[in-house]
Amino acid sequence: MLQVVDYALLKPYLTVEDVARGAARAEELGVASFCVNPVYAQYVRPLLRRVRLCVVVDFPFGASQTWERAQAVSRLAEVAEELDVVAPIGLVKSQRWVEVRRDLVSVVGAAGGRVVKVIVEEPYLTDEERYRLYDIVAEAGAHFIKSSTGFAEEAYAKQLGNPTHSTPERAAAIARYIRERGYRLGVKMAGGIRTREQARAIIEAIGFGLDPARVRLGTSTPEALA
Ligand SMILES: O=C[C@H](O)COP(=O)(O)O
Repeated sequence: MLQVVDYALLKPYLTVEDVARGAARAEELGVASFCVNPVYAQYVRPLLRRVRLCVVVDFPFGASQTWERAQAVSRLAEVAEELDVVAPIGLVKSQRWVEVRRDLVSVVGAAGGRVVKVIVEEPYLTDEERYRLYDIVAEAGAHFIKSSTGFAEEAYAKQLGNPTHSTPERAAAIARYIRERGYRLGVKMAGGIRTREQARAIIEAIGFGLDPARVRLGTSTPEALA
């Protein structure tokens, strides 16, 4: 299962040494990618051989302007194989769909063919918003829908009746939508994935097998899934 795991160390208080140790562990485990904040990219790059370097962009709020986001993606695409970019959540909540599309088209285009996973932040979305955003993610040419940053605020999510952790039900709903629309998108579930049983249930719910081009699980505790 580790071949579809993105090992994420994204807490803001981690030291360079903490993240470097994580990179070594990622190599030992043979995960799909090692996912870090941009500030660590230069330190981690030389430590990864078989594991892809994934860098998050405009994390965790998606609140920067499009030009900043596209510029960051363009620069980080020079060092990382994969980019996990937070959707412009505020524009999504404002229903400014033309601007959301313009943003994601610009961001995906700036990646120059690198793998782009768009973090839709499921805990903050209504059904109407999430399915509209999935369509835009597909139209923009991204490679994955990523469910969450793993840092969503519990109180707001609760108001919408959404969990902040990953569930097989949400995984199945995303995968079903992708199939129904015929989108060539992968599904990455992230946030609160802590046990092998939970991971297995999510992978089964997605139904794309163990193909790392179509399925990923983002977690800060990969050993628990080994
Ligand atoms: O993939 C990104 C998430 O931050 C995973 O974090 P978590 O496993 O600590 O919930």
